[in-house]
Amino acid sequence: MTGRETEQGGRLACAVWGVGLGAYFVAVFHRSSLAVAGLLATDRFDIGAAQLATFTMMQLLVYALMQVPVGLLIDRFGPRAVMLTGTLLLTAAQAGFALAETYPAALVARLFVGMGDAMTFICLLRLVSRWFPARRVPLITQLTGTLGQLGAVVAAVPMTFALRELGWTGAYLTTASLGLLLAVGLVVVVRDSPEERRLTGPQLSLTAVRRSLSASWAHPGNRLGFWMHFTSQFSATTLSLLWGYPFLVQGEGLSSGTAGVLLSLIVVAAWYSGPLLGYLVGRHPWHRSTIVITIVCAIVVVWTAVLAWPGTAPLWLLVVLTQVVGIGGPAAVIGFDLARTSNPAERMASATGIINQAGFAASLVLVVAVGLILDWRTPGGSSDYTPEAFRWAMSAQYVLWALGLAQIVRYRRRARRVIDRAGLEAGTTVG
Ligand SMILES: N[C@@H](Cc1c[nH]cn1)C(=O)NCC(=O)O
Repeated sequence: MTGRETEQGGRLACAVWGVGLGAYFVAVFHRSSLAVAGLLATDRFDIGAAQLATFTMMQLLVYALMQVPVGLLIDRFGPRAVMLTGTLLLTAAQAGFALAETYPAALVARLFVGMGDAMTFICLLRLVSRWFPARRVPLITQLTGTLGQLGAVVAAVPMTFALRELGWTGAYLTTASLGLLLAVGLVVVVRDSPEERRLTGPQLSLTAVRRSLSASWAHPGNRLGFWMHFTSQFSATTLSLLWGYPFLVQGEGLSSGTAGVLLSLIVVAAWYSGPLLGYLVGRHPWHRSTIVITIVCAIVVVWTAVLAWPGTAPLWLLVVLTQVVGIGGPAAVIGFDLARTSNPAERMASATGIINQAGFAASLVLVVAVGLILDWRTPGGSSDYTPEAFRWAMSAQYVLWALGLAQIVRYRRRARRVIDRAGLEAGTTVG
């Protein structure tokens, strides 16, 4: 292979990124593919709303728990090997979900979907940081998140069509087979770095793992990234994966069609804000936390207006809500840039895993808290939740925002003390 082909940011870099992006797109597709199959799932497995929600909670839990182990595996075996394993696992898990006929079998399949999904995004970030010049990494990282999220949109419309035309087993088996194509692409095209097809790190001993994780956790840059990810994305994830639809229909009195459109607008916000934030972070890396604090404050202000509005909030305000909440997804991605500039290469993936678990752990806490508060504020164990019950339940977010913002302010001060501003702005700070 010539030097020109293997240079950072060249044609091969784009090909590696393209195949990795395909794998992430399919992972997001599988992650979201249950959203439109909820009614079919309740019939097929003879389950109620709580058991259906358990699928989502299980996926979030496994995804969050897997982040650190996956990061360590990437540092040890390289992103290509881990991504290939994740893609094959996702394919097998979706095939298992297609064939499952009982609720426990489906739950186990969903658990493995969460596991395969967890192995995709941080591998791709590791490839991006090796294949692209430092200055372009924030933008490419944001484009990765933005384009990958399209998988959620495709999971809505074509999946509804596939379920209608092919039935449960046919639709899930067909979409699972996409993974086989991607596995071939990963084997043939992806290399861990421009220099090496396979880049491995030192063997994983308990002492080495403990030392590496403690070093990452001790660095205030990683802690800042963790809290940035924690604080920015839980609102969007909770609305998109579970509570958005009931909140808009039962809490805000919208029709199901309008609620569906508003939920899609959350993804639209990520499309335009992701590249813009990537560009801003590339040009002003010193102000990464300021950008995130501003976005989180905007989310808090708009949610407060919606929750404080007498009666139901006007449609225009709910549209604004989808936009600020949607920008939270790309804002969380800024946290990964802290991992890039706060760790040596051999610790980068595990540090990214630590950061990536934050937003998903916060989302899981919120998903459960909203469910518990709704049940508490609704008499007689009914699921006819009132607007008042939703006001209480959605207010649980203030606890997470307060904690997250306080930690961002705290670690931003500490991180700024140890980060070399000139090196960061010149693009030379790594680790
Ligand atoms: N914040 C998200 C990704 C994102 C980008 N734009 C909107 N959302 C994130 O952390 N992603 C990890 C993943 O596995 O999707």
